[in-house]
Amino acid sequence: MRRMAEPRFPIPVTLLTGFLGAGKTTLLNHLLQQPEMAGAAVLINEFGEIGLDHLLVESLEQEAVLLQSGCLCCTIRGDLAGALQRLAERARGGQPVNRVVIETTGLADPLPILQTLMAEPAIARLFVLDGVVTLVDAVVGLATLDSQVEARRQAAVADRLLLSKTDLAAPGSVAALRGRLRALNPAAPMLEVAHGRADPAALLACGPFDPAARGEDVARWLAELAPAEAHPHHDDHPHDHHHHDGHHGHGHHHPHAHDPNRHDSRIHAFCLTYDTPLPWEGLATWLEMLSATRGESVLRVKGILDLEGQDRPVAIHGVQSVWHRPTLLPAWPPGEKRRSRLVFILRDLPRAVVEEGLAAFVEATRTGSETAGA
Ligand SMILES: Nc1nc2c(ncn2[C@@H]2O[C@H](COP(=O)(O)OP(=O)(O)OP(=O)(O)O)[C@@H](O)[C@H]2O)c(=O)[nH]1
Repeated sequence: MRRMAEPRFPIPVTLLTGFLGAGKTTLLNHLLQQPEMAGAAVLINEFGEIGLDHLLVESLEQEAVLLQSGCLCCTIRGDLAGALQRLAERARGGQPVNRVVIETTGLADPLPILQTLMAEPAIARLFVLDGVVTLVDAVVGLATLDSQVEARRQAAVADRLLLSKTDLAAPGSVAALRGRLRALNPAAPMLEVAHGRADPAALLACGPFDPAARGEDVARWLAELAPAEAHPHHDDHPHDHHHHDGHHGHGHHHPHAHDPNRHDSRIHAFCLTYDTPLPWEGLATWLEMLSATRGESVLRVKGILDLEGQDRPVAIHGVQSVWHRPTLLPAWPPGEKRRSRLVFILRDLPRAVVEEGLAAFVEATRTGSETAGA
């Protein structure tokens, strides 16, 4: 009889972060195919009510666990602790859980997660933070670091800084981005990674996380999150944004009912679904127009599409003004209804503008549409 594997605690945890569309899922897909990642469990947190990443992550031995709570600043910590406890149970029951990878939403402030991992006694006994891996998009990363405090915090806490999409970026802009990242995080090694093809050896075992080595900012941010302490107001705190639903200056123990689809009140996420196949032409034309005219508002578009004349699902990715090449996925996931889903994360752009514009273009170009070309 085969003996059950002896669970080994603490289980190493890699925190994979980086702003919206930086390439986290792409990297994860590559890593999960490597032998070093055998027995890895994946926890995915997405912004907004409907996540697609768990469908986009391929080749998982075990199901990815989607943490549905949306806004990490508010509700994730309980969810994350619960999901980790269940993984520990799984390990005790004899299933291999050799490591955990947490993929955060691009809008996540990584600090509350680090705090949960390191400071909650029940979790810190069973898990050890193995490293923070932060992806930075070489095309839009510099602008994002300027405009989004979450992106700066993600870079500042990193043990490894990974530059994605250098194949698409102008060489001069990569040098400028490197300089900016170096100023935010003097210690972390910087690696260029094309299409997520990183060597696991360069990313794993880069802990234990030492806040002191991260410089003053990170140590202070963590101290601000410590339970039962007052949270001094600080200008560089993402949730002190004056548009955050009027809860100016709140810490992380806010009692308010929080709408997970709203981060600050200018950014919102929603998902459009279509049960009949969509015409590519109308959809693509309209999406391109949207980024051309409102690019600064389109933080992220992500879709799994059921297209007219196509048996397999098609994945599309828009990251700010950049559209990546659509990809054919191998098959519709078993148990998932065949239909199109498009997730939008927008700043200062109402849902109705997107929904109505899209409907008009889709209707006009649908196969058999009598109005097409009229
Ligand atoms: N050309 C190029 N495209 C890349 C590279 N890395 C990722 N991409 C593309 O960037 C798009 C977004 O990648 P994802 O892996 O979904 O990004 P993400 O960080 O998981 O996105 P969110 O979960 O929405 O934050 C996809 O179309 C990828 O194929 C790269 O190195 N080069």
